[in-house]
Amino acid sequence: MITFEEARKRIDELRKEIDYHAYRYYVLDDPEIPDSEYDNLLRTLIDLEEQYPELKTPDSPSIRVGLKPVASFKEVVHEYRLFSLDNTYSEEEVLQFDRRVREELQIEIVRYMCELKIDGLSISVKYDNGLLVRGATRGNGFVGEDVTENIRAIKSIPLRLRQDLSVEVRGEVYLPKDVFYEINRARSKGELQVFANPRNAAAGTLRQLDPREVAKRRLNAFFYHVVEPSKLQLKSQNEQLQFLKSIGMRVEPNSELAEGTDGVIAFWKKWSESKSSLNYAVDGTVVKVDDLYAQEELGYTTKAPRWAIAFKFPAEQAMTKLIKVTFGVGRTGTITPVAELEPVQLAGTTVKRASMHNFDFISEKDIRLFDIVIVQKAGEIIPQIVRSIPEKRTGKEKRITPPSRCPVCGGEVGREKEEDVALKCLNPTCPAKLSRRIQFFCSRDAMDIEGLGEKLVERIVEAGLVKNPSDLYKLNKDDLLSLGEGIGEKTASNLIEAIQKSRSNPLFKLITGLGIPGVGSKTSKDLANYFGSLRGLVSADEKELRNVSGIGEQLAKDIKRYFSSPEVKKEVEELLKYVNIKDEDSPGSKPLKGMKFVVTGTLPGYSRKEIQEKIIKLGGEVASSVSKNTDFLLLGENPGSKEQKARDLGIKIIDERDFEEMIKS
Ligand SMILES: NC(=O)c1ccc[n+]([C@@H]2O[C@H](COP(=O)([O-])OP(=O)(O)OC[C@H]3O[C@@H](n4cnc5c(N)ncnc54)[C@H](O)[C@@H]3O)[C@@H](O)[C@H]2O)c1
Ligand SMILES: [Zn+2]
Repeated sequence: MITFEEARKRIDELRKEIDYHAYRYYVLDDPEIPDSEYDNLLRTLIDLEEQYPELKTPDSPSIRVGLKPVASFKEVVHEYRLFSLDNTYSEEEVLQFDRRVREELQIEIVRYMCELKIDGLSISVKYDNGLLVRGATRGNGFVGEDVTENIRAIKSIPLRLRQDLSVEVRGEVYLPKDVFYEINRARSKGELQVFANPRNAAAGTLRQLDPREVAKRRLNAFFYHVVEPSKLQLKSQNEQLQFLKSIGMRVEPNSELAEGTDGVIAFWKKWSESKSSLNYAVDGTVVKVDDLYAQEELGYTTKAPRWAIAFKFPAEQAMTKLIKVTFGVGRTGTITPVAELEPVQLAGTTVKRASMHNFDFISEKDIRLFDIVIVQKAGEIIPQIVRSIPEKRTGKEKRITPPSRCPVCGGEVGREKEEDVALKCLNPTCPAKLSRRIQFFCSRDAMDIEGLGEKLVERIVEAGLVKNPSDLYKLNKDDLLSLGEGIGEKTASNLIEAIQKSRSNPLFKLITGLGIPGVGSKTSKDLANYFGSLRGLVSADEKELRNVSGIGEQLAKDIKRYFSSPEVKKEVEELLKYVNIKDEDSPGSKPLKGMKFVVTGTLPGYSRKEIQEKIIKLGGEVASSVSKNTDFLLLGENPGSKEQKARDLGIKIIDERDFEEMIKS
């Protein structure tokens, strides 16, 4: 046992550490450590607080559910609180839980509903007379965020129930695994930070301010709880699930009833082995006392129900040796440490490399070369180093120092801003950066130059043919032919044609292509819409930038800083010589300025993407759902429910022909 003073100190440290990670997890959706590590910290704190109850305080993270997120949405005060779940990784504690339940209820054997624990985020959805009226996040359990518009963008959540009931239901929003992989692939290409696991991706998506983005991300949901079930004569958790199905809510199909703990443990074992067959991440099972009267009798702690426990799956971790650290260089010059490992089996695959995040992580965790380390596959994705095991050191380990020179160009290395975590190659002409930048410029979301793939761009850059994106427009056929192997007459002329074609792309694609840090294609669209010209954007001050929807103080600063660099200014002028962007400033070219459109059904003349780009190019805006702010509903064949909604709200409905007329005049 440790002394009171030691305990006080340790508790204090633990709370600080836990608060920090809770903030990263609940507010930023960007955790630094795996859940199992967090659970460990919390468990240590709870144990200490139990030993020294006088050190327990009401603000301890041990008795708090979640955190209230930053207010980007309207607040919702939950009429019925949303709870967390006590969790465990051990069979022994499940048996203990069962013992407590049996004692409390004075019965021999308890019937449990075993459900899979979906690794998403809780939501509460309210229906009034069968109509969806509100969707909210859990937040801290008392106050959440109003995410109704985003909930409506999730196609499997019915806007109208199969019965005209007034009811509040609860469940979990999640991102399907395949979508998650896709998003992370795209993000790592665009050098955005990848999501640590599907839960973070789902949370980040649901708390997007733009429902269109939500619709694109294909979120989905399962429901498992009805508020005030007794009003609906429901007597068990099982009946609740059946009821949810009957009113049209999606219910996870693998739940099972178990009499006593044998079945509970068997269910957990079965799914800890076969969970990877599901297209959603599950991090454990939830064991619930089935009988609702019994639930009521058992009641709640300050934080969680006494009638349920989350029985989590063991984290997928393995131990191995760190044999080498290599450094990668990205588009903006960020240098990332990568761990090369002695190959180890982990969750059915062989792992040889793992992410070490950044250099701060390495020094904070004191990870050394040749250390024995723990690797983890969080959410079944990119393996990450969790920590090292200092007890296993032999004395041959070496501290890992960040490179003082860029591993590719040998240029100087440093931090751009003092508070930056990322270490960057500061050489503006670094070929690694250059290749990534040009690759990005040519990519689908940016200038979309067909045929200019990553490998080819690297060859062009290595041959010294291109030093800036604008140089692409100066290339001629002979330049390309000079690359030799694999580039014939035909390929060369196709490439030149594709490059030339990109000159008349819409403005937002050019803005995306610049690769301004923090500015993806969505923000580029907003910027293009607002400024209407590249020159306008370049000369905008911070205040004006902040007027653009979705641009906050920090991003405005970053954009301003980006454009104040002399090299960037020069490159912009150079680009403007070649690109022939029609939407440069003349007012006549923006006939749809300020108009808000919603598109429904199939249009004969445009794909969904084409029509969106067209509307945006002409100054209009596109939303995914009809609201009273919509100006026009553009109606195609086989429209959905949006048509009725638009009629109800008295919104002007036009077809493709009307639209063509509008943009002609
Ligand atoms: N990595 C980090 O830094 C970090 C930081 C904070 C929290 N966390 C993690 O967050 C979790 C704690 O957060 P929490 O309080 O939201 O608890 P939780 O997510 O572990 O469990 C409660 C939640 O489970 C969900 N759930 C999924 N399926 C369910 C089902 N079938 N029935 C009932 N509920 C179901 C509900 O949303 C419920 O709110 C822990 O797992 C912890 O590891 C991690
Ligand atoms: Zn470099």
